Amino acid sequence: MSVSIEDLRQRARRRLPRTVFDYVEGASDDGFTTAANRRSFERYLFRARSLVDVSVIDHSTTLLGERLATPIILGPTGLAGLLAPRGEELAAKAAASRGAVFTLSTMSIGTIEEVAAASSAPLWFQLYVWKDRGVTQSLVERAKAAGYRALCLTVDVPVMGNREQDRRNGFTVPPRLHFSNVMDVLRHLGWVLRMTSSPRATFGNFVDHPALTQANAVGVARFTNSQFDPAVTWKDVEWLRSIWPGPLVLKGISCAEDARKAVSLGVEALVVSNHGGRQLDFLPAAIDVLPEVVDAVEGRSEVILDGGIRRGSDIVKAIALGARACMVGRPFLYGLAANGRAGVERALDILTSEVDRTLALLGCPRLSELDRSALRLDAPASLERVTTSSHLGPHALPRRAGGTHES
Ligand SMILES: Cc1cc2nc3c(=O)[nH]c(=O)nc-3n(C[C@H](O)[C@H](O)[C@H](O)COP(=O)(O)O)c2cc1C
Ligand SMILES: CCCCC(=O)C(=O)O
Repeated sequence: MSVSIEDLRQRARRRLPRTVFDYVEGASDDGFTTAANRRSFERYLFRARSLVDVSVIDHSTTLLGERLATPIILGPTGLAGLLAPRGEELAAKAAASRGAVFTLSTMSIGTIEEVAAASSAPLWFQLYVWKDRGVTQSLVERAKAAGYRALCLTVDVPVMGNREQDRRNGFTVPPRLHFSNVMDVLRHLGWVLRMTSSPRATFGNFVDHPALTQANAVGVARFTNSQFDPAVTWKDVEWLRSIWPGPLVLKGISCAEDARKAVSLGVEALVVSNHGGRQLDFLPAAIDVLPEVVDAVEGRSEVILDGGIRRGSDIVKAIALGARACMVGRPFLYGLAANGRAGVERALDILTSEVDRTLALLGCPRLSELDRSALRLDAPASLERVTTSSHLGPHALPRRAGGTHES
């Protein structure tokens, strides 16, 4: 039985062909930021209060004017439908069963309409702006027509990050068999058999796109770099404002200046994110950027933290630092690969029960009442916990004996 997100990760690793698992794990360049996203949570220790009645725990939150049963949002992840047939639909159904928001990526396998029809979860649509603004506008209109509640523009992919493992693996969409991965694919025949029931193995929203129909298979970076517009600016945010009637969310904010600019344009929510360390390497950990952004927006926009969450205690720390909710990427993908819809529900349940236990032990029964007084920001180095590298993943950095993370 999987009792932690790490357990789900191990199961996902066993069940997926190496090239697909590597795509999920994918970090850019040296993997510094991916590792920092995890490691930096260890710098924030708790200040617990005792003798508080914690018999009833409330982990609900409000976001974009809606009361949400959980502060956990399933973040946008391209190609989730390669982890399980109809993967996006399964994850969106799991989100609905737990009252969580599901964010559909532009680059999903399942289409905007299929996912909306499959799930009653609050749905957000994540947008990448295509050079062809006609394509972009039609994505926005389809999301509107299908009832998505918020438009989440990702702002940290002017070009694709350097995912070296995907390049070594020759990872393509659809995934192709070649000499170097034939043994690996044969060892994962269960996945191959399961995927035969998938309606497709390419980007569902663009099945008729010439670049996809003319080629056998496309490299992800090559395809996205040829279609995504590297010239997107704040002007496009204003344009999206004019064609999207609902709330607008910007995902990938990593400094106060951009946060203030977004607020001045009336953006309703910001996602402090470094894309799980898949884009610009050597951005700081998302949790370390969060206070800067929270302080800059001064409550004029809601702030969401994304990146490195593997424990409920990570969520509690982010909320204490001023986030309204947290997005998770890999944690729910591990669940999806491990056991489909039930695996995503397991990932959500693990994190939620960890949030509840943490709140009880912290002496703060209401998530919405957390503030920075729940944390010690001056954690002495002697209290540093030594984390196993498997917990941090393949990009764990060596620790310096006796030093703090900053030294
Ligand atoms: C396999 C994978 C695909 C992703 N695809 C997208 C995407 O299409 N659009 C997007 O805005 N972010 C995408 N992301 C980034 C996630 O939304 C999120 O920022 C990141 O996974 C958070 O870090 P975590 O995995 O540590 O939770 C992707 C992440 C992963 C792992
Ligand atoms: C599959 C297209 C890009 C998805 C993405 O943004 C990522 O892999 O991080």
